[in-house]
Amino acid sequence: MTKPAVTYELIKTCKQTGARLGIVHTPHGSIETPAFMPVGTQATVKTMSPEELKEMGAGIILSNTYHLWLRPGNDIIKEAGGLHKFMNWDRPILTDSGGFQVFSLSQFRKIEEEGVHFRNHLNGDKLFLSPEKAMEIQNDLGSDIMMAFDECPPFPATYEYMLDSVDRTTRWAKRCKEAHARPEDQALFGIVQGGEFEELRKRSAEALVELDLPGYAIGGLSVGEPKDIMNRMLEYTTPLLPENKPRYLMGVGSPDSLVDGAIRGVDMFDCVLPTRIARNGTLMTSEGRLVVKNAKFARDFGPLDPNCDCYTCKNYSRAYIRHLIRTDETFGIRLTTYHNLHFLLNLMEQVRQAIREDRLGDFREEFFEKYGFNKP
Ligand SMILES: CNc1nc2c(CCc3ccc(C(F)(F)F)cc3)c3[nH]c(N)nc(=O)c3cc2[nH]1
Ligand SMILES: [Zn+2]
Repeated sequence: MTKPAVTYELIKTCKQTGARLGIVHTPHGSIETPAFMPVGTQATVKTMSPEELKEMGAGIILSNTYHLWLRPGNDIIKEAGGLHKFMNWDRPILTDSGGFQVFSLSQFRKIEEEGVHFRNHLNGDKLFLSPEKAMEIQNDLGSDIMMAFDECPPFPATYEYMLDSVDRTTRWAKRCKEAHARPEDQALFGIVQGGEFEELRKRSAEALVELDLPGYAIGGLSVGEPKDIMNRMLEYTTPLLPENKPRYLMGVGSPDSLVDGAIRGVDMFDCVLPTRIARNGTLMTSEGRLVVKNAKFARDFGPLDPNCDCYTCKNYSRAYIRHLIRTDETFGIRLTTYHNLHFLLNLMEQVRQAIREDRLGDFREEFFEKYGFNKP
């Protein structure tokens, strides 16, 4: 049995909560967990350079099979020597399998046992994606962590629909494992589905754990379900996953959800939120959300966040950034993106420190109070 490309080292479990401190080792380096992973859909974390991402402490970034397959094409990226070389990022990369993007981007689609027929969201061409095709694309991209090709059903969905979908996602995961060309270089993570139904989450988790994959994601959440359903599914599902492997909660990144996910034993998070809201000038600050275009900041020459030591907060004022965002200056989006990513990466460092000190429960109270999240 060859050594898996990705391994998880459990450092300690927080005595106050179910949170765990760990390290995910990959062929392109190691990341401390719980970790937030910036999203770089089209082989770039929008407006950020690799040097700036390293400067702010980003250990691993995400990219996407579906988008890169369409543009520029996995063949071009393969010819460039893979995604790391193509985008000049020498740390770990995780790629999603395209399943979610097909369901969220393409209104027309037909799911069959073989795979999914749908239309190119850019030009309407007919396309087909299968477990084998998704693995071929991720193999060409050369990502350190590849996600299995799954179906992320909409919320809500009936029990019958979800049962049928879970079993197909399991069969697709088996086909991904069989199609996996270089398990010594790339890790294939399974994705647990099952919606809001405990017994289907159990059915999905047990079948995927059977495949003995190097890591597992909890999928099918953060798709519009109420927060208490997400937390209930997390509480039920994480204990079903192996303690010695990473757990990735897909699509979750609001600050409160990161903390609550870590408390429930999640190791890895992604979210487009920090970069997306940055583009319209919405900032995550230690005192809560701030919309910098607001007229009240026109003569505010203080930093976006007085408790932040990032490049943006050390060198530029709310008034200046407000001006750049209102005049649609690209530099403004770079400054707000830098701050939001730094805020979430810094939040995860505080979460890791709280786990080291066995006080993540206390940290949650303090943070929710300061940030203004309503009490549970
Ligand atoms: C927003 N909520 C959400 N996002 C979800 C995602 C996408 C995660 C993702 C990965 C990479 C990128 C990239 F931009 F970096 F490329 C962007 C987003 C899911 N992905 C899969 N495969 N199964 C799921 O069941 C699932 C559930 C998800 N809920
Ligand atoms: Zn800042």
